[in-house]
Amino acid sequence: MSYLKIDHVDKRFQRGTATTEVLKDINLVIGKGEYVSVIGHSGCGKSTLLNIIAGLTPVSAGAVLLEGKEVNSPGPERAVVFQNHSLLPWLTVYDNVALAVNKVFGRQKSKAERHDWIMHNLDLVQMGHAKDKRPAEISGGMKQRVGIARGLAMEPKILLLDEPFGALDALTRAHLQDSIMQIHAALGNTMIMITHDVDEAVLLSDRIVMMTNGPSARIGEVLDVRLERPRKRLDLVADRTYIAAREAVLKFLYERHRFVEAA
Ligand SMILES: Nc1ncnc2c1ncn2[C@@H]1O[C@H](COP(=O)(O)OP(=O)(O)OP(=O)(O)O)[C@@H](O)[C@H]1O
Repeated sequence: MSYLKIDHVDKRFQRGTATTEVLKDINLVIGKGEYVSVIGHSGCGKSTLLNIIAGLTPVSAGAVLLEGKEVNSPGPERAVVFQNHSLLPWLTVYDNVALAVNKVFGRQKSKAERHDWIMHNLDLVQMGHAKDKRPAEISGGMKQRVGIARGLAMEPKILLLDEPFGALDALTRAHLQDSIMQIHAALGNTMIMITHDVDEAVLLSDRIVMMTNGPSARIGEVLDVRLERPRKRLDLVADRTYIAAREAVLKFLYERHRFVEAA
């Protein structure tokens, strides 16, 4: 089932007279409701790929199609959650989410409906209690929760997550991973997540897209994670399918496509 299609995408960046080819012939079809992770060594082009899907970066060749329509600009149907939350510091938690909701639903929903929708999404990430706080008054994990609420509140067809838990400590990260699994189960959104964390990729994903090293990075392999849902991290520790999936990703990254630091 083709919901999102990445079709023969190349991406080159031009700096003066020098051209760097970052992505080469990326092809991927993602189904509605799928949770897909993209993993690969630093600098291979993961964020570039996500930005292309978001419509923030134009392709050099090929196309991205969502439900058959070409993507070439940002839109609320493809919400992005960044690693560094990107909340506006002078606005409260509530107003940060309201900004997105008013932009997307300003004409369709009444003021009362918009209020209910903002609170619904804050409650979904367990942040309703902190609605009047400003970003500086809440923890990193809480800021990420608000960023996720803001993304979800736009009712996107696809939620794009760019290392959403990368800056968090291990325990906070685990809590947020559990939350995102619950949200995915409840809402059935299509999610595409960049991560450097092999365990995170296996725990959350239906498929893991493994990228080769750049320049001219490609999709090296795509792994199906055949673990039943709901998934519980403690149960998975000794699960054979989990262990095999983890090993396959580790082998790809550290044997077949080892990262060689530039001298
Ligand atoms: N706007 C740009 N202009 C020129 N080069 C760029 C631009 N954006 C990214 N690049 C280059 O493209 C390559 C891929 O960058 P990208 O951020 O997509 O990698 P990544 O896999 O997400 O890295 P990381 O895991 O470290 O976040 C890098 O070499 C980077 O320098």
